[in-house]
Amino acid sequence: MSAFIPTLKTGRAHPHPEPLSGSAFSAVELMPGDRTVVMLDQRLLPRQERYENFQRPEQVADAISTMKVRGAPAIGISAAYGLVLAAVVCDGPRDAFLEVMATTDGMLRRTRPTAVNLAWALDRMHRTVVRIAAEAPRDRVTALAAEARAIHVEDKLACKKMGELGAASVRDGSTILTHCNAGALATGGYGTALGVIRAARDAGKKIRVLSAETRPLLQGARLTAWELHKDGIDVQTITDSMVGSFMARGLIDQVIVGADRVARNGDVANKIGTYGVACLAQVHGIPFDVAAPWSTVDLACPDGASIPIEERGEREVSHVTIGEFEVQVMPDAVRAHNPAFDVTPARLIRALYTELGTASPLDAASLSRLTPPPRAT
Ligand SMILES: CSC[C@H]1O[C@H](OP(=O)(O)O)[C@H](O)[C@@H]1O
Repeated sequence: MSAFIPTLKTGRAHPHPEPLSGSAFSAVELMPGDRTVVMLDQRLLPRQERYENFQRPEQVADAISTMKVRGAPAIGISAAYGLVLAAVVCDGPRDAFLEVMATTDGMLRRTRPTAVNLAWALDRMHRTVVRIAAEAPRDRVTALAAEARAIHVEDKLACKKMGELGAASVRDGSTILTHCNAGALATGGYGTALGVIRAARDAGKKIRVLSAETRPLLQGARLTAWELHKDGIDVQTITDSMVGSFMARGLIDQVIVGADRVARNGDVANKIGTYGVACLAQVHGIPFDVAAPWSTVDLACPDGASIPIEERGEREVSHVTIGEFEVQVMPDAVRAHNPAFDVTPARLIRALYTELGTASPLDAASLSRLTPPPRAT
């Protein structure tokens, strides 16, 4: 059976290198030959599963800005692949190469400000850029592709490790609420919050997931429900406004979410609405946990107030847009706000699951006890 599910509309299909199951699925790939990045356009899910092939870094930058690909680790991995594409078209000497890579780095770095994984991945790739700048063009591409793929594979392994750690906290028979999408679509594969859920299921625990729809872009309804349903995990979607009532009625046993940046004091930036869920969980005595790879921890950022919060366009709020389908839900004359993230203070978080271990309570001391991996390059 083809790994590619027919779409409602003919999209340029690229046979995905892995089966379309949620756990094995990844949202972005650098194809063999290092000249093509294949990306699933997540804006079209769940109605269309359409892949796009990119040969230029500008296309990758646009895909990150427009959220064809989204999720903190996934945009870091995509940016790393974008740098590889820049190297493919640059056959100049060392200085010209360094200039092209610096320009490309700046273009990719400006796409989205909140998820620290983007800057982390570009900083890591820059160390390879400097190391190989004087090598032959083909060798430069090979070295950068290897580094970018290492970032991708390491993230997927980190998701598996944090999934195992977090799964130990999941009680058999429980109902878990998650917000936005912190799954395979948001990472190198397997997912962070959804990695915990997958690992709990794989450990034989009977769980049900409630995915909060997550206005305005509906990552919870469109992406998390899609992923978990594909994996045969019991998932139902609720609106963001239902969370309090479900908690008050004892219908939620645990909350697990992803993160876009963890500050040194343990404050966490995540999709808008997360802070409200954490407050409600506190009121109702429900454990609120975060799963994120160490590449999301920013020890240079002292606290949540220092985390840049991305402001996106009003149209994402005033209209509901899925591919070519768009419906206006607000009067023309009324303005809309659209901060894409908010900050949950450390005091509302029970635990942070990372591939290096669990930080709890989530504070500077607990984070400092997790030993970061030796620098890769
Ligand atoms: C595994 S990180 C996922 C993280 O990123 C999402 O934001 P966006 O969809 O805007 O990229 C959301 O905050 C998720 O928790």
